[in-house]
Formats: sequence, structure tokens, C-alpha cells
Amino acid sequence: MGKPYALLVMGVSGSGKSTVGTLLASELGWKFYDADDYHPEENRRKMSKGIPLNDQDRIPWLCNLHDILLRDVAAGQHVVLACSALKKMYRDILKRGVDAVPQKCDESGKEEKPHEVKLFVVHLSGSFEIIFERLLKRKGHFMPPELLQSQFSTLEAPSAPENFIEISVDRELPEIIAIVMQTLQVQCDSEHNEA
Ligand SMILES: Nc1ncnc2c1ncn2[C@@H]1O[C@H](COP(=O)(O)OP(=O)(O)O)[C@@H](O)[C@H]1O
Ligand SMILES: O=C(O)[C@H](O)[C@@H](O)[C@H](O)[C@H](O)COP(=O)(O)O
Repeated sequence: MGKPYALLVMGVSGSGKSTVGTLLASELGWKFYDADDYHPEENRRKMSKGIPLNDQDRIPWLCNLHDILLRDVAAGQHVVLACSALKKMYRDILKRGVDAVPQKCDESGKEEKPHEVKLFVVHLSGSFEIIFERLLKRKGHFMPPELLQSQFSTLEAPSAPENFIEISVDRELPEIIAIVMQTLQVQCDSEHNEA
């Protein structure tokens, strides 16, 4: 297997990140992190009150997650992270940490980054209606379904040159897992052939 990387399972609240991420980590035998477990108390309180998070709320949370991913991949460990990562900038922070925050990267943006986490992104995408219905049925979670509209408004779906696949949440879970596993196998084979 090639250089360790992080498999990011992303999407709006209720798209299945935690469910799919847990299954993938178990299938792959990789460490699993759920970004929800790393929100500071203020962020959870804000969301519980039905107030969407903003960049200021999310940036320190994402920088912390970057540090965790970097530590693991530097130690030779592949990881799976379930994280909303709704904007391109948020995914850049997961890769490059605070250097990816616009006002801080200035000139350094073009330099080779020795501390970059290689990411492969699985975007779970679906309609507002299907996901909202799933959120209404989900019990015991701090995130109110009313925040789903703001999640869709914030979402910047991954696009080239990001390394990603998009999978519909309409699919059954075993099918989603199989698609990701096949994609990882193809990537692994092509890296092997290039080496
Ligand atoms: N592909 C799927 N098909 C049917 N139900 C799903 C699927 N993925 C997730 N779910 C269900 O949808 C709800 C939201 O999933 P969850 O993993 O909590 O989403 P997220 O972590 O993105 O908020 C859960 O009740 C979960 O069991
Ligand atoms: O960036 C955000 O606004 C949050 O991370 C949000 O996207 C996330 O969805 C909540 O933490 C709720 O958790 P669930 O995604 O598990 O519903």
C-alpha cells in the first residue's frame, strides 16, 4: 500500500458520514475519527440552539483535525475521517492546516508543503427531501433537522483537481461501501504501476 492518507467521508448533516465512515474503517482496518466528537462545546451549543456555524467557529476545529490526521499519517497510519467539510477551504484546512486559511497563506500558498495530509474524498450527496427525512427519524443527536437548509447553502461540492468520488445517498449502505472499496483498489493499483 502507498503513502498513508486520510479517507474523508463528507457531506451535509444526515448524509450518512458517520455510518459510512464507521463501516469503511472497519472494512479497511483503519483508525476512525468522527469530527462531531471534536467540536468545542460552544459549537455544539450553537448548533443545538439551531444556529449554523460560521468560518470562525469551524476553522479552529478543522485545524485541530488536520493536526490529528497529520500525526497519524506521519506515523504510517491510514485513517478514515467523517466530517462535514462543506467548503473547499475546509477541505484545504484538513490537508494543510492553518496555512490554508486565506489571510494567513499569502505568499506561502504556492510553496511545497511538507506537512500536507493526502486526502481522498468520498462525497455523500443527495436531495434535501431524502436527507431531511432521515434526520427527522434520527434520535438522540444534537443537530436539529432545521439546520439542514443552511448546510446545503454552505456546501461546495468537491470538483477537479480535488481527488474525490461522489456517491448518492439513495444507494444501500453495502453498495456504497463496495463502490469506495473498488475505487481505492483501482487507485492503489495505478499507484503501484506508476512506482
Ligand atoms: N445509505 C443509507 N441508506 C439508508 N439510511 C442511511 C444511509 N446512510 C445513513 N443512513 C441513516 O441516515 C441517518 C443519518 O446518518 P448519519 O451517519 O448519522 O449521517 P451524518 O453522520 O452525515 O450526519 C442515520 O439514521 C443512518 O442510519
Ligand atoms: O460544519 C458543520 O456545520 C457541522 O460539522 C455540521 O456539518 C455537522 O453536520 C454537525 O456537526 C452535526 O453532525 P452530523 O453531521 O452528524 O449531523
